[in-house]
Amino acid sequence: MNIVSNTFISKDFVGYHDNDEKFKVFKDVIFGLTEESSRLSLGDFFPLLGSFGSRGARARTKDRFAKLYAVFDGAIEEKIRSRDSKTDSSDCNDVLDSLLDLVNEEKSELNRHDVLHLLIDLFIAAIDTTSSTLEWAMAELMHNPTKLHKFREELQQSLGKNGEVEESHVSKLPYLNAIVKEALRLHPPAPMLIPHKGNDDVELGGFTVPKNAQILINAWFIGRDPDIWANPNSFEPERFLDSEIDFKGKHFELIPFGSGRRICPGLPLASRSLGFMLASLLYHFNWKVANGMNPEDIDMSFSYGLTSHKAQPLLLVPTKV
Ligand code: HEM
Repeated sequence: MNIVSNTFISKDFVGYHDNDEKFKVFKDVIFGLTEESSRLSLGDFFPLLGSFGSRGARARTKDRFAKLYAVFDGAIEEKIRSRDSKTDSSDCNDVLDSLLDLVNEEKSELNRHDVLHLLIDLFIAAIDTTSSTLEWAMAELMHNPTKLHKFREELQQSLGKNGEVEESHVSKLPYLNAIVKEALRLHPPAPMLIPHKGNDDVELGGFTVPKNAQILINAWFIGRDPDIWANPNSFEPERFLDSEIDFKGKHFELIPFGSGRRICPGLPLASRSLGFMLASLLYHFNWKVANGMNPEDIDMSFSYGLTSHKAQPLLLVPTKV
């Protein structure tokens, strides 16, 4: 969460201690919204049923959004004051700075209210997806000790014993990149992408998709289609080592970020930060499954919904290497 909050507003949003009151509110809001959005709602898939959603869920979501608005509005206010007090603007270089630069342009069509909403949209789109993928990648590695061992070997060979993981290492670690792809193939956090609709009637594979029909693309199934993938349900990062297939929207067999004009704009940040976090977690720490559980007994079931998560959170205990 802090990687994203620092990219956007140069601030840590969460601390390492659960009892830190300032961070607790924020954590509760984000994880509450995540939990609510991951519940299956018929309205997400059948728009006509949209108004039958639970009133309790709507009230909780409204309350959480109000808290989120307050946090981000405060951050914008603080940023504007700090920019006003600076004569040199060269150290203003996060996403919020760029957005405020746009607001300040002559005849700008963007205002502070738009920036607030844009920041919140970006934040919600970024946090849940990235953290869920990281959790799945860690779960798959713990569940498959031979793959974990292979990854550790790659890290050791590339960084030595007393190194430090840096962002620039990520692109030079082929097995790590294969792990990220494999985690996203098996566990795309938005299994049906985001609902689309066409502007016109379209002929597709012998079917007519009528104008304005809601279109859901099952990226989850595409990633497990036995006609495309050998052993589709197994975690085998090796399948990507000698393969051109990437998730950048050109290979339709792997589209966890979507494709085309509405492809996820956070793809570069997500792929870099996932690689960096996984490498850091496994280079600097050894991990054990909590409560003395064996790695093979980790519950790998998932929740259904517009976004998908591990049904049971992954509980691991780190020790410093
Ligand atoms: C593992 C991480 C991520 C995954 C798997 C993911 C996946 C997706 C998917 C599937 C879509 C919809 C694409 C479509 O329906 O065609 C989407 C949209 C979007 N994502 Fe991501 N995302 C991730 C991380 C991020 C991050 C880090 C950010 C922000 C920095 C972000 C911002 C957005 C935004 C703003 C949209 C809406 C784009 C639009 O409507 O045109 N995402 N993402």
